[in-house]
Parts: sequence; structure tokens; C-alpha cells
Amino acid sequence: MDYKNLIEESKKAREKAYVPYSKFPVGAALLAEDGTVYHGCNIENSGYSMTNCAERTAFFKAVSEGVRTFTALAVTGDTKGPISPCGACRQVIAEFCEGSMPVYLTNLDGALSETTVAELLPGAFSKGDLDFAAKK
Ligand SMILES: O=c1ccn([C@H]2C[C@H](O)[C@@H](CO)O2)c(=O)[nH]1
Ligand SMILES: [Zn+2]
Repeated sequence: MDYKNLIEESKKAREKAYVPYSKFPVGAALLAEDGTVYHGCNIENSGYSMTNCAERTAFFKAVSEGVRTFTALAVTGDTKGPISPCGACRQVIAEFCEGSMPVYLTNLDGALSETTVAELLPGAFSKGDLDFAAKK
């Protein structure tokens, strides 16, 4: 699937957002290696901290189905410029994706930032950091 279609999928995912508190729907579309697209929306809660972002919803859906290899991610929100994923989502994205994987950040007005997983979270804490201590 090309990136323009993946962005369209993220807009469809956004329509499912559960956002009674922020009224700020976000959609994510995560492309798996086999071509399957996993939709994610933000899901809020009256206990605000239990809110799950669109990006993490998409990853958790895929991983819970046994899928861990991804080739692209698109995210859309009604922001002035391209939407900016939060820190928690950047860490989850870094857990499952190569640094070179493309990430398409967009808004409803057609702004687009084509970035990568590594650019989203330089210096991410990773499994390698844990392995170093375990080897001692
Ligand atoms: O990249 C982002 C940024 C924000 N949100 C959600 C979290 C919350 O529901 C609402 C306002 O922060 O937007 C996402 O899902 N993804
Ligand atoms: Zn987030």
C-alpha cells in the first residue's frame, strides 16, 4: 500500500475515536509486513490517565494478534501542522519498528511530515540497554 492510502486509512481510523473529554479524535494506520493495516484510535477514560492514544491502540491490536513486523505508520489529527505523537507512543513505536521505518504525520488540511522512527525518538531506551546489565 502506498503512503497516501495509508494516510486515508488513518483518517478512517480516526472516525472511531472515543473522545468525550478532549473532543480531539486521532487516527493511526499501521502497515504490517504482510500488507494488513491495523487501525488505531484514541480511547479516553473519565480517569484521564487511562487514555490510550491512537498510535498505541494500533500497535497493541497488532501485537496482540501475533503481528510484530511493520513497514510504515500514518497518524492524523486536526492539528495546525502535522500531528506530533506523545512520548509514550514514541517509546512504543521504537520498541517494535526499525529506526529507518517511515512515519507519516498529517493533519486534516493536508500538511505532511514524512519522518522516521529514529527521528521521532533519538536515543530511545531499548532492549540493548537491558542486555548490557544482564551480561555482568
Ligand atoms: O499523537 C497523538 C496525540 C494525542 N492523542 C490523543 C490523546 C488524547 O485522547 C487526545 C488529547 O491529547 O489526543 C493521540 O491519540 N495521539
Ligand atoms: Zn501517544
